[in-house]
Amino acid sequence: MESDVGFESSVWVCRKRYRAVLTGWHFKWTELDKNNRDKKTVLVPVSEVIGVEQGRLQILPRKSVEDTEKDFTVFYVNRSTSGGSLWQLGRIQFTCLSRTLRDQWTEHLRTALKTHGPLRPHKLLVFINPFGGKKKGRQIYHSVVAPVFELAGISSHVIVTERAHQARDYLLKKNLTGFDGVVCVGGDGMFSELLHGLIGRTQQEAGLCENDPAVTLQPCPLHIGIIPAGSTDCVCYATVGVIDPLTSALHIVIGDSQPLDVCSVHHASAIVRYSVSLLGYGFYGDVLAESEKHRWMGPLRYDISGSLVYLRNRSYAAKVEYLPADPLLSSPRDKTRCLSGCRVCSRSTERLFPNHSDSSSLSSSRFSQTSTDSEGEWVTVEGRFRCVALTCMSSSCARSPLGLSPSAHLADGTGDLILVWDTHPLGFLKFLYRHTSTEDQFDLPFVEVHRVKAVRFSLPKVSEEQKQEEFSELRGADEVESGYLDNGSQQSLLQRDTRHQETDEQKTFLCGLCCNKTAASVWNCDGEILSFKEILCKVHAQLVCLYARGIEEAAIRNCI
Ligand SMILES: Nc1ncnc2c1ncn2[C@@H]1O[C@H](COP(=O)(O)OP(=O)(O)OP(=O)(O)O)[C@@H](O)[C@H]1O
Repeated sequence: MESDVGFESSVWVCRKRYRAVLTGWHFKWTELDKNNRDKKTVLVPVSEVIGVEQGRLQILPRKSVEDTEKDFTVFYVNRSTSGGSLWQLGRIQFTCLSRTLRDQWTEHLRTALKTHGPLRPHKLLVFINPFGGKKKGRQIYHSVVAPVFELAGISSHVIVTERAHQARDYLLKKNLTGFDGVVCVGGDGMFSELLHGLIGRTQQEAGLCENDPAVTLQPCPLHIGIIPAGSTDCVCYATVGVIDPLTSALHIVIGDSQPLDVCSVHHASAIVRYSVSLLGYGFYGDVLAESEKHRWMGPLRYDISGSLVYLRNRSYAAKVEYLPADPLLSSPRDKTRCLSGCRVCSRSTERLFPNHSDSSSLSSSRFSQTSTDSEGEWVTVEGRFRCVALTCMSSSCARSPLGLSPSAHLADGTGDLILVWDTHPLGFLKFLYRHTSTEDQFDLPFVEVHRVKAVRFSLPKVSEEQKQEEFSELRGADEVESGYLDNGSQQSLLQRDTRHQETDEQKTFLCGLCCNKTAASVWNCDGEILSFKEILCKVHAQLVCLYARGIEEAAIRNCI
């Protein structure tokens, strides 16, 4: 509701007379003609004003300051005229009749910013991966992001990483008091480090065991911001709608908040990883495994590997069990899209966190709501699959604007399970191709999609004879460590699993391109290969919050 209390006066912009008006929620300025009639109005929500400074100021591409008496400069979110989700830094310089009036304007605007931006961060912890993507993380941060943070009065503690997992370890161990959020400048790998660090830290502090899939995890109190500077920036694309460092920085500054479901992946009663975008077995795992061999090719490696893996024409035997979500709430084929202010996600928030204003009761209310055992029956399917995928979001990207599952939701506490049964190569090509167009990839007889809360994946039982054969192959290998066959520790599980992968590769080499009966694939978990094949996945509703607002509607019209 618009408040009547506000501030209003004549101001001048480039010698033209304007009327500037600040009401409760909006700041607007209207150009007046010679007869004092309105010509053109610009209206900006106060929540999208980035900063107000006295004098004439410019910060991008370079900083310049002119300390004049009667001027003030307002910076705000300016949406790209071509539509889409691209945001620019709008800037306007006003001249007042007196210095007193100028001071009043800056004071009123700054007060309004405080009132209408309760989630705006004051202090941020920033991790820059200097080697991500095109190795421009540092430059992007210092030339684009830091000036915007400074303008908005945000103080940042910046760490340029020197090794992989440094950001995750820092979040797990160091003092995070005083920080409102954590920002990564990098790609999906860096985001994943922040995700693991923050979730781990939050559960440690809450005394919760991450290994037990039945436990309802505690949502992370710190927000995550992503400044895209990687070679894959899928999470940024799916939550902001565009890969642009300035747009992401502006979302952070205004304290946008987008909750995100997270899938925990378990093996043998231990947590293995967390995933937000793609957890894929079969084709998706094979492409990642193949692309790792060709890292030197850069992003091109994914196209080359995709073609090679497609030509291998493989399918894999598997048993998939899933716990369906309530079909009355939403469906992966209901043709809705999860856009900014999504109703399905909002209804889920009310359903999942009925007492969300009372933080002490948050975890207990979530536990009863999301407890998988009390809701529904597990469904089992078994057979040969081209691929099995679970995604907690649409996983849209520049290549596939509607994504793996176009109607998936960011924050409804569910994931979409996609099962692609074994089929002829042209059928599978059609399925893959449809990801790049607007045609429905689920409208094929060999494809199923289910909205789920949990998934269990196992390999079919092998006969004693097959086991013996595999055992001999493994024993015959040259470098078997003495503890390798011991059961128990994660380390021995990891070693054993790696050995299995090697055996599979040897078999593939012998069979050549024509063979499609390789024993097992690998899991691609948000771009990382998992060490285990038999896994249990559980979707945790809104476990983390991003400085984002989801894809705005205009952007989606542009890409359809
Ligand atoms: N200083 C560092 N040296 C080496 N590796 C690092 C460093 N900092 C972060 N990393 C690791 O680099 C990986 C990739 O980083 P990031 O996601 O930022 O870039 P990317 O180019 O998108 O990655 P990818 O190579 O997966 O496409 C991350 O998983 C992270 O753990």
